[in-house]
Amino acid sequence: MNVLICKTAEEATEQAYDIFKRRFGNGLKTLGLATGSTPLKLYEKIRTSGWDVSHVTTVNLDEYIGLSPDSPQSYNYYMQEELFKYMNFKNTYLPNGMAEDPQEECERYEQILKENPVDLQILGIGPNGHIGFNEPGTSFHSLTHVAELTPSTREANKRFFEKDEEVPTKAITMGISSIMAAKEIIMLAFGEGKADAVRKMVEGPVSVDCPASVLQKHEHAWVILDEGAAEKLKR
Ligand SMILES: N[C@@H]1[C@@H](O)[C@H](O)[C@@H](COP(=O)(O)O)O[C@@H]1O
Repeated sequence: MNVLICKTAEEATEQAYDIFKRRFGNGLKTLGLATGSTPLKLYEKIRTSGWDVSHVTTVNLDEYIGLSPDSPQSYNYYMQEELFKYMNFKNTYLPNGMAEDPQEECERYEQILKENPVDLQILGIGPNGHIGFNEPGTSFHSLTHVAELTPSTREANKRFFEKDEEVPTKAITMGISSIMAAKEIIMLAFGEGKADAVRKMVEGPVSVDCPASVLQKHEHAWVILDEGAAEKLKR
Protein backbone atom coordinates (compact mmCIF):
# COMPACT_ATOMS: atom_id res chain seq x y z
CA MET A 1 0.00 0.00 0.00
CA ASN A 2 1.32 3.43 -0.95
CA VAL A 3 -0.15 6.50 0.73
CA LEU A 4 -0.21 9.86 -1.00
CA ILE A 5 -1.42 12.92 0.90
CA CYS A 6 -2.50 15.92 -1.15
CA LYS A 7 -3.57 19.37 -0.02
CA THR A 8 -7.00 19.23 -1.59
CA ALA A 9 -9.44 16.77 -3.09
CA GLU A 10 -8.78 18.40 -6.49
CA GLU A 11 -5.05 17.65 -6.23
CA ALA A 12 -5.79 14.11 -5.09
CA THR A 13 -8.11 13.64 -8.05
CA GLU A 14 -5.39 14.95 -10.34
CA GLN A 15 -2.95 12.32 -8.97
CA ALA A 16 -5.49 9.57 -9.51
CA TYR A 17 -6.16 10.82 -13.02
CA ASP A 18 -2.41 10.78 -13.79
CA ILE A 19 -2.16 7.12 -12.79
CA PHE A 20 -5.27 6.38 -14.81
CA LYS A 21 -3.88 8.13 -17.90
CA ARG A 22 -0.64 6.16 -17.72
CA ARG A 23 -2.47 2.84 -17.38
CA PHE A 24 -4.81 3.81 -20.19
CA GLY A 25 -1.78 4.53 -22.36
CA ASN A 26 -0.38 1.10 -21.47
CA GLY A 27 -3.32 -0.86 -22.80
CA LEU A 28 -5.68 -1.03 -19.81
CA LYS A 29 -8.48 -3.44 -20.71
CA THR A 30 -10.73 -3.63 -17.68
CA LEU A 31 -11.50 -0.78 -15.35
CA GLY A 32 -13.18 -1.32 -11.98
CA LEU A 33 -15.48 1.51 -10.96
CA ALA A 34 -16.95 2.79 -7.71
CA THR A 35 -19.86 5.13 -7.07
CA GLY A 36 -20.44 7.71 -4.33
CA SER A 37 -19.46 11.36 -4.25
CA THR A 38 -15.70 10.82 -3.99
CA PRO A 39 -14.89 9.80 -7.61
CA LEU A 40 -17.25 12.36 -9.23
CA LYS A 41 -14.46 14.76 -10.21
CA LEU A 42 -12.36 11.92 -11.55
CA TYR A 43 -15.24 10.77 -13.74
CA GLU A 44 -15.69 14.32 -14.98
CA LYS A 45 -12.06 14.35 -16.09
CA ILE A 46 -12.37 10.98 -17.78
CA ARG A 47 -15.60 11.80 -19.62
CA THR A 48 -14.21 15.07 -20.97
CA SER A 49 -10.94 13.46 -22.07
CA GLY A 50 -12.27 12.61 -25.51
CA TRP A 51 -10.58 9.19 -25.38
CA ASP A 52 -11.59 6.26 -27.50
CA VAL A 53 -12.42 3.59 -24.90
CA SER A 54 -13.94 1.10 -27.30
CA HIS A 55 -11.44 -1.55 -26.14
CA VAL A 56 -12.13 -0.97 -22.42
CA THR A 57 -14.64 -2.94 -20.34
CA THR A 58 -15.88 -1.59 -17.02
CA VAL A 59 -17.12 -3.50 -14.00
CA ASN A 60 -18.73 -1.81 -11.03
CA LEU A 61 -18.41 -2.78 -7.41
CA ASP A 62 -22.00 -2.90 -6.35
CA GLU A 63 -25.70 -2.13 -6.75
CA TYR A 64 -28.62 -1.76 -4.37
CA ILE A 65 -31.15 -4.58 -4.32
CA GLY A 66 -34.61 -3.39 -5.35
CA LEU A 67 -33.56 -0.38 -7.43
CA SER A 68 -33.96 -0.56 -11.19
CA PRO A 69 -31.44 1.05 -13.55
CA ASP A 70 -33.84 3.94 -14.23
CA SER A 71 -34.14 4.82 -10.55
CA PRO A 72 -31.98 7.94 -10.01
CA GLN A 73 -30.56 6.50 -6.78
CA SER A 74 -29.36 3.31 -8.41
CA TYR A 75 -25.71 2.90 -9.20
CA ASN A 76 -26.62 1.90 -12.77
CA TYR A 77 -28.22 5.32 -13.20
CA TYR A 78 -25.28 7.10 -11.58
CA MET A 79 -22.83 5.44 -13.95
CA GLN A 80 -24.95 6.30 -17.00
CA GLU A 81 -25.12 9.93 -15.95
CA GLU A 82 -21.50 10.36 -14.89
CA LEU A 83 -19.67 8.32 -17.48
CA PHE A 84 -21.35 5.81 -19.73
CA LYS A 85 -23.56 8.11 -21.79
CA TYR A 86 -20.51 10.12 -22.80
CA MET A 87 -18.13 7.31 -23.66
CA ASN A 88 -17.93 4.35 -26.01
CA PHE A 89 -16.84 1.58 -23.61
CA LYS A 90 -16.78 -1.92 -25.06
CA ASN A 91 -18.92 -3.32 -22.24
CA THR A 92 -20.16 -1.88 -18.96
CA TYR A 93 -21.17 -4.27 -16.21
CA LEU A 94 -22.98 -3.67 -12.93
CA PRO A 95 -24.86 -6.15 -10.77
CA ASN A 96 -28.59 -6.26 -11.51
CA GLY A 97 -30.36 -5.12 -8.36
CA MET A 98 -33.71 -6.31 -9.75
CA ALA A 99 -32.62 -9.90 -10.41
CA GLU A 100 -35.29 -12.38 -9.44
CA ASP A 101 -32.69 -14.60 -7.84
CA PRO A 102 -30.00 -12.39 -6.27
CA GLN A 103 -27.86 -15.41 -5.43
CA GLU A 104 -27.79 -16.48 -9.05
CA GLU A 105 -27.00 -12.88 -10.01
CA CYS A 106 -23.97 -12.94 -7.70
CA GLU A 107 -22.68 -16.08 -9.42
CA ARG A 108 -23.27 -14.55 -12.87
CA TYR A 109 -21.39 -11.41 -11.82
CA GLU A 110 -18.47 -13.33 -10.38
CA GLN A 111 -18.20 -15.13 -13.72
CA ILE A 112 -18.07 -11.75 -15.50
CA LEU A 113 -15.21 -10.77 -13.18
CA LYS A 114 -13.36 -13.99 -14.00
CA GLU A 115 -13.68 -13.28 -17.71
CA ASN A 116 -12.65 -9.64 -17.25
CA PRO A 117 -9.84 -9.48 -14.71
CA VAL A 118 -9.63 -5.92 -13.41
CA ASP A 119 -6.47 -4.02 -14.32
CA LEU A 120 -7.23 -0.93 -12.29
CA GLN A 121 -9.89 -0.64 -9.60
CA ILE A 122 -11.18 2.71 -8.32
CA LEU A 123 -12.34 2.52 -4.69
CA GLY A 124 -13.89 4.74 -2.07
CA ILE A 125 -14.29 4.06 1.63
CA GLY A 126 -17.36 4.19 3.84
CA PRO A 127 -17.12 6.00 7.19
CA ASN A 128 -17.15 2.55 8.86
CA GLY A 129 -14.31 1.30 6.66
CA HIS A 130 -16.42 -0.54 4.10
CA ILE A 131 -15.29 -1.04 0.51
CA GLY A 132 -17.97 -1.68 -2.09
CA PHE A 133 -20.67 -2.78 0.33
CA ASN A 134 -18.39 -5.09 2.28
CA GLU A 135 -19.35 -4.09 5.78
CA PRO A 136 -17.23 -4.71 8.91
CA GLY A 137 -17.12 -8.42 9.67
CA THR A 138 -17.14 -9.53 6.01
CA SER A 139 -14.67 -12.32 5.28
CA PHE A 140 -11.56 -11.39 3.31
CA HIS A 141 -12.29 -14.51 1.23
CA SER A 142 -15.70 -13.26 0.12
CA LEU A 143 -16.73 -13.22 -3.53
CA THR A 144 -19.69 -11.32 -5.00
CA HIS A 145 -22.54 -11.67 -2.52
CA VAL A 146 -25.71 -10.17 -1.09
CA ALA A 147 -24.83 -7.76 1.72
CA GLU A 148 -27.07 -6.48 4.50
CA LEU A 149 -26.35 -2.79 4.91
CA THR A 150 -25.52 -1.66 8.43
CA PRO A 151 -27.57 1.14 10.02
CA SER A 152 -24.49 3.42 9.80
CA THR A 153 -24.12 2.83 6.05
CA ARG A 154 -27.83 3.45 5.47
CA GLU A 155 -27.46 6.62 7.52
CA ALA A 156 -24.39 7.74 5.49
CA ASN A 157 -26.14 7.07 2.18
CA LYS A 158 -29.56 8.51 3.01
CA ARG A 159 -28.45 11.92 1.67
CA PHE A 160 -29.10 10.50 -1.82
CA PHE A 161 -32.72 9.55 -1.03
CA GLU A 162 -35.80 11.65 -0.33
CA LYS A 163 -37.02 9.62 2.63
CA ASP A 164 -35.01 7.54 5.11
CA GLU A 165 -37.19 4.48 4.53
CA GLU A 166 -36.35 4.54 0.82
CA VAL A 167 -32.71 3.62 1.54
CA PRO A 168 -32.37 -0.04 0.55
CA THR A 169 -31.40 -2.54 3.21
CA LYS A 170 -29.48 -4.86 0.90
CA ALA A 171 -27.06 -4.72 -1.99
CA ILE A 172 -25.12 -6.98 -4.30
CA THR A 173 -21.43 -6.30 -3.92
CA MET A 174 -18.17 -7.64 -5.22
CA GLY A 175 -16.54 -9.46 -2.31
CA ILE A 176 -13.25 -8.51 -0.70
CA SER A 177 -11.45 -11.31 -2.47
CA SER A 178 -12.97 -10.19 -5.81
CA ILE A 179 -11.75 -6.63 -5.16
CA MET A 180 -8.26 -7.72 -4.10
CA ALA A 181 -7.86 -9.64 -7.37
CA ALA A 182 -7.41 -6.32 -9.20
CA LYS A 183 -3.86 -5.80 -10.47
CA GLU A 184 -3.83 -2.25 -9.17
CA ILE A 185 -6.13 -0.25 -6.91
CA ILE A 186 -6.66 3.47 -6.40
CA MET A 187 -8.46 4.22 -3.12
CA LEU A 188 -9.67 7.80 -2.82
CA ALA A 189 -10.83 9.37 0.45
CA PHE A 190 -11.65 12.99 1.04
CA GLY A 191 -12.74 15.00 4.06
CA GLU A 192 -12.53 14.75 7.84
CA GLY A 193 -15.58 12.48 7.94
CA LYS A 194 -13.34 9.72 6.57
CA ALA A 195 -10.35 10.39 8.88
CA ASP A 196 -11.13 7.63 11.42
CA ALA A 197 -11.76 5.02 8.73
CA VAL A 198 -8.57 6.10 6.93
CA ARG A 199 -6.49 5.76 10.10
CA LYS A 200 -7.79 2.22 10.65
CA MET A 201 -7.24 1.36 6.99
CA VAL A 202 -3.64 2.59 6.93
CA GLU A 203 -2.35 2.16 10.48
CA GLY A 204 -4.71 -0.27 12.13
CA PRO A 205 -4.34 -4.02 12.23
CA VAL A 206 -5.41 -5.85 9.08
CA SER A 207 -8.78 -6.93 10.38
CA VAL A 208 -12.31 -7.61 9.19
CA ASP A 209 -13.36 -4.88 11.64
CA CYS A 210 -12.13 -2.43 9.00
CA PRO A 211 -12.59 -4.09 5.59
CA ALA A 212 -10.41 -1.47 3.85
CA SER A 213 -7.43 -2.48 6.01
CA VAL A 214 -7.05 -5.48 3.68
CA LEU A 215 -5.50 -3.03 1.20
CA GLN A 216 -2.35 -3.08 3.36
CA LYS A 217 -1.78 -6.50 1.81
CA HIS A 218 -2.12 -5.32 -1.80
CA GLU A 219 1.22 -4.59 -3.43
CA HIS A 220 -0.15 -2.12 -5.93
CA ALA A 221 -2.69 -0.15 -3.93
CA TRP A 222 -2.53 3.63 -3.94
CA VAL A 223 -4.34 5.41 -1.14
CA ILE A 224 -4.79 9.01 -2.26
CA LEU A 225 -6.06 11.39 0.40
CA ASP A 226 -6.74 15.05 0.94
CA GLU A 227 -5.60 16.76 4.17
CA GLY A 228 -8.97 16.23 5.86
CA ALA A 229 -9.01 12.47 5.34
CA ALA A 230 -5.34 12.23 6.40
CA GLU A 231 -5.67 14.32 9.55
CA LYS A 232 -5.60 11.40 11.99
CA LEU A 233 -2.56 9.68 10.47
CA LYS A 234 0.77 9.74 12.32
CA ARG A 235 3.13 11.91 10.31
N1 LIG B 1 -21.06 1.43 -1.86
C1 LIG B 1 -20.54 2.75 -1.90
C2 LIG B 1 -19.04 2.70 -1.78
O1 LIG B 1 -18.50 2.06 -2.92
C3 LIG B 1 -18.48 4.10 -1.62
O2 LIG B 1 -17.08 4.06 -1.61
C4 LIG B 1 -18.99 4.69 -0.34
C5 LIG B 1 -18.45 6.08 -0.05
O3 LIG B 1 -19.21 7.06 -0.68
P1 LIG B 1 -18.83 8.58 -0.79
O4 LIG B 1 -17.75 8.66 -1.81
O5 LIG B 1 -20.08 9.26 -1.24
O6 LIG B 1 -18.38 9.02 0.55
O7 LIG B 1 -20.40 4.78 -0.46
C6 LIG B 1 -21.15 3.64 -0.82
O8 LIG B 1 -21.49 2.97 0.32
